[in-house]
Amino acid sequence: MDKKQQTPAPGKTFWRLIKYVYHVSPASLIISFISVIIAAGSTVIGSLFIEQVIDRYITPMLKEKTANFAPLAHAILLMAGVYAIGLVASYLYTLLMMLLSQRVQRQIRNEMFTHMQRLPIAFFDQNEYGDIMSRYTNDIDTLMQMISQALPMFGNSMFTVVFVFFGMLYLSWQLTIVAVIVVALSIGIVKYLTKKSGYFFDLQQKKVGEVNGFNEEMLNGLKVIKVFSHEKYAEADFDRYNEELREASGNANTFATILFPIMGNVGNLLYVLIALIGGAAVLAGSLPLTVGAVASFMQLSKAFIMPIAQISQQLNSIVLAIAGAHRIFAVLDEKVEVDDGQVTIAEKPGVKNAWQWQVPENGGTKAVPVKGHITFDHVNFGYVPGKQILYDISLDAKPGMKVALVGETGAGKTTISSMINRFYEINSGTISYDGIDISDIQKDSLRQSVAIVLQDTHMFTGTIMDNIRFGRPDASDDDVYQAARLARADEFIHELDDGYETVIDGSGSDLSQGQLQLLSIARAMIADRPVMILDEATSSIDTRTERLVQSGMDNLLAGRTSFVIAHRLSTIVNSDLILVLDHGHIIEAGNHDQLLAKKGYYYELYTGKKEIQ
Ligand SMILES: Nc1ncnc2c1ncn2[C@@H]1O[C@H](COP(=O)(O)OP(=O)(O)OP(=O)(O)O)[C@@H](O)[C@H]1O
Repeated sequence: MDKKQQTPAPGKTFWRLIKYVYHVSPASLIISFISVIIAAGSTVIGSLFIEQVIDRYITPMLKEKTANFAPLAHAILLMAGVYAIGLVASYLYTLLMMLLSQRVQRQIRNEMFTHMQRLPIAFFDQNEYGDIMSRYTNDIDTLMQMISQALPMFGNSMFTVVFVFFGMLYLSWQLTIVAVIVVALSIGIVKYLTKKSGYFFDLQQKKVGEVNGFNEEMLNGLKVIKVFSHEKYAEADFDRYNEELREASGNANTFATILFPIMGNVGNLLYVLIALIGGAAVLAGSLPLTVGAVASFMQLSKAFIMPIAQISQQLNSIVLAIAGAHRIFAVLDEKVEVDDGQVTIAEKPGVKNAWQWQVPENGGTKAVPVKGHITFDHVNFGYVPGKQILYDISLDAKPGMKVALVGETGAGKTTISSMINRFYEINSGTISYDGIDISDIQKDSLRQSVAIVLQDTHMFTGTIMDNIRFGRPDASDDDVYQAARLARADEFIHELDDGYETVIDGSGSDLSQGQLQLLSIARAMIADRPVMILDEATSSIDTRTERLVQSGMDNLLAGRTSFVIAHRLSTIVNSDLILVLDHGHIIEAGNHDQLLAKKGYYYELYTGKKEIQ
């Protein structure tokens, strides 16, 4: 992600988040806000009532011989009513914010997922999988925790502190000064403890990441660990990470939990102090205070200290969540793939699987048949600025031609194939498809006209039938069987207990690498596109099966333009054009016989004088 985006502007991110939450449900946020104020207000009003109850009812009653309890009961009922309203308001905002946080969570997940699908492949080259995943999980979790808990608690504490302050001021400014001095002194303790716990909470997050990362790596590499008997070392390393995590969590929680008992005692101290000073003042008559006002003030002073501790603690969660929100917004702000192509692809009316380009012309569109003629004209490319990978590549793959790309590892074969469907944007030169510059073709349409079989045979959780049908969702069952037969996958599928209905998991771990390759060939076959790219499509298939697949593949490739990358030269000898690549340059081009006659690089490769590394 953009380096500039990594320095968060907390205030900006906070307001952006609030706006986001507001848009999800304005009513929930507004009602919660009002409820927070009512809940905070009821605490203060309830405490102030004590003054009334004592001074207006209890004290006069003590002086009367026959006491009438009715007005007192009425006042107490009123006080209970105020507290009850506060209780309902608390319940309301807690519930609303919890529900709101879940709706926000659903929306963010949806938006992130949809956005991620539209990001260019280059984004995934530059960002680690684990990092992207942690935005989906950890960051969304901290955000939800903030919306459902920290934010309403923070708001409630803030309003409580302000209301209590004015309540105290109303009762006695002199006692308010005493309370403020005690609070000012205790803020030092709060700051110290929250800083310490904040530091250790950050550390704890980091350590959780390390433990998870280590775990993931070890699980992925479990076989290698066993092969080299490295279990003991792995365990020792894991122990170390785990212990560091325990230590950080222990420290974070020690400082966090000690805060409340300390502040509780500061609250008690203030309570006693107010009782002493207030009581003495009433007795001496030195301050214009009543017994009721002192009692009320004592109650308020208790409600003054705790919110201050809470504010500083919730502030920690809010800061953490803002950092998370920033990382989430950074993904959402990533620019999606640029697609200003106007040319689209469509099936020829009434003819199945006959495709044509719809080229805009004079306000309407002109239909051009899709033939599969691909040309590269002086193409230069690098994945990152300053590091060129392809140099001045020119090629002409006429419709129906089989073009082979040969060269050492890292020569740029896959890179050339990734240019055809615009996984990346070239730096200069032109690539055209049926005479149309591919940058004028809508990406979706372009990709619909190119099928790729990669060495990475990723499957999705589902049945074998679904996975083959992935290539063309409207394919019939018979189309699937036909494609599987052509790809020679049919045989092994029948040997599985549930045949085509066998459920495979996303990692494809229940099938062999070769079987997965057969499935991915079947998936590409069913897609039935005019241009095919086969990138080491048969590298894990044994040579006998490969020969069988080859015959099916030749049927499939007949009449289509194909680009074949293969280390086994036997697969490509019958190509119409073989391009030999070296460090991003085409150094030889021709068919098998021409290249052999040349006695150059290809000749050396073929005769085994030189090996593809
Ligand atoms: N996503 C990427 N980001 C940056 N550099 C990359 C990326 N993919 C490949 N490269 C680099 O581009 C060069 C060409 O890689 P490419 O995968 O095209 O080679 P190849 O000829 O297909 O190799 P192989 O036979 O091993 O598949 C290599 O130096 C590689 O490190």
